[in-house]
Amino acid sequence: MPESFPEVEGGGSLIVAWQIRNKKVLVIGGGEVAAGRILNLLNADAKVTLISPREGLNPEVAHRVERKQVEYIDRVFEPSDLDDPNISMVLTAIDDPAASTVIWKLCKEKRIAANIADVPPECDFYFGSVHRDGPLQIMVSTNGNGPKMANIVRRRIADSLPPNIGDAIKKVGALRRKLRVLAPGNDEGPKRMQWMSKVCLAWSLEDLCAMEPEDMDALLESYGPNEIPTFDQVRLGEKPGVFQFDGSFGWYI
Ligand SMILES: C[C@@]1(CC(=O)O)C2=NC(=C\c3[nH]c(c(CCC(=O)O)c3CC(=O)O)Cc3[nH]c(c(CC(=O)O)c3CCC(=O)O)/C=C3\N/C(=C\2)[C@@H](CCC(=O)O)[C@]3(C)CC(=O)O)/[C@H]1CCC(=O)O
Ligand SMILES: NC(=O)c1ccc[n+]([C@@H]2O[C@H](COP(=O)([O-])OP(=O)(O)OC[C@H]3O[C@@H](n4cnc5c(N)ncnc54)[C@H](O)[C@@H]3O)[C@@H](O)[C@H]2O)c1
Repeated sequence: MPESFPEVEGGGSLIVAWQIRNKKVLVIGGGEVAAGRILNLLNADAKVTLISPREGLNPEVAHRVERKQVEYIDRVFEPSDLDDPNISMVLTAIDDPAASTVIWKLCKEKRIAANIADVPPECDFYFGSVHRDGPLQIMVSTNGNGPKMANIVRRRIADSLPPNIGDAIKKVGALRRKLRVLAPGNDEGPKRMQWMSKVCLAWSLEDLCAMEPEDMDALLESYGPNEIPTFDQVRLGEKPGVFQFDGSFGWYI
């Protein structure tokens, strides 16, 4: 049998989860669009510097400035704003297309990744519509075809998710960190990954959400023998695969 591999379907975007934590991002313009971008950046722990005249600030952006959630420069953009070599990303959200294009060209000269809101040819990356539930983030992109459609699809996806999915993922994260302490070696990698996948498949979201640190410790005892007990077995201190006498002899009289 010849092996079959996925067909390439060009024309998409490379969707990645950019680790912008503690990195400097310049936001130029402080209107409604900037408000959304700034929230996304702060949610990703970026260090945001905002350049925008105070009189044009949207109330949400003014609130971020007041609370010192962003570093603030009260004036229009100047080319020297791009001199800092630590700038990882530039976002513009200004109502001045000519100024936007100047900023885009300067960013390209300096090889800084940039998004010029509403000008797709002047974007190294697009934004998307994002659903967030704790550690879970889902981004929908229509690749420039229909931003409003991205919003509609994102809401539809979010409505279809179990309400506790974010909590379940948080618990799985805690379990994985404990597992890495218990079995740290690189040579353990394949066994670790296989065991974690099996736990995620075997346990319901409700089980995962209900998992407390002591349950995790009990569950991890099954890692050595490479077994997956049920949630009830973990809670009752039972071993998987071992017959536990329940007093019924398996039938009722
Ligand atoms: C997803 C979202 C994220 C965000 O901005 O954070 C986002 N736009 C959002 C909303 C939105 N934007 C527009 C409308 C009016 C209705 C409509 O046109 O549909 C609405 C709806 C609204 O306001 O409700 C107008 C618009 N936007 C762009 C153009 C230019 C063009 O198409 O040429 C025009 C037309 C201007 C004109 O016609 O004159 C361009 C881009 N907008 C993108 C992202 C990138 C592609 C994303 C994708 O295709 O998936 C891209 C390419 C570049 C970028 O900006 O990154 C956010 C929704 C977040 C949410 O609600 O969840
Ligand atoms: N992609 C999207 O999601 C989307 C959606 C709607 C609008 N837009 C576009 O994004 C842009 C911004 O929209 P908005 O609603 O936030 O506009 P806005 O008018 O509310 O805000 C513009 C901001 O830019 C500031 N500004 C203008 N020139 C500046 C300069 N040279 N330097 C620094 N700051 C400057 C203004 O003071 C103001 O704070 C517009 O071009 C709009 O068409 C994009």
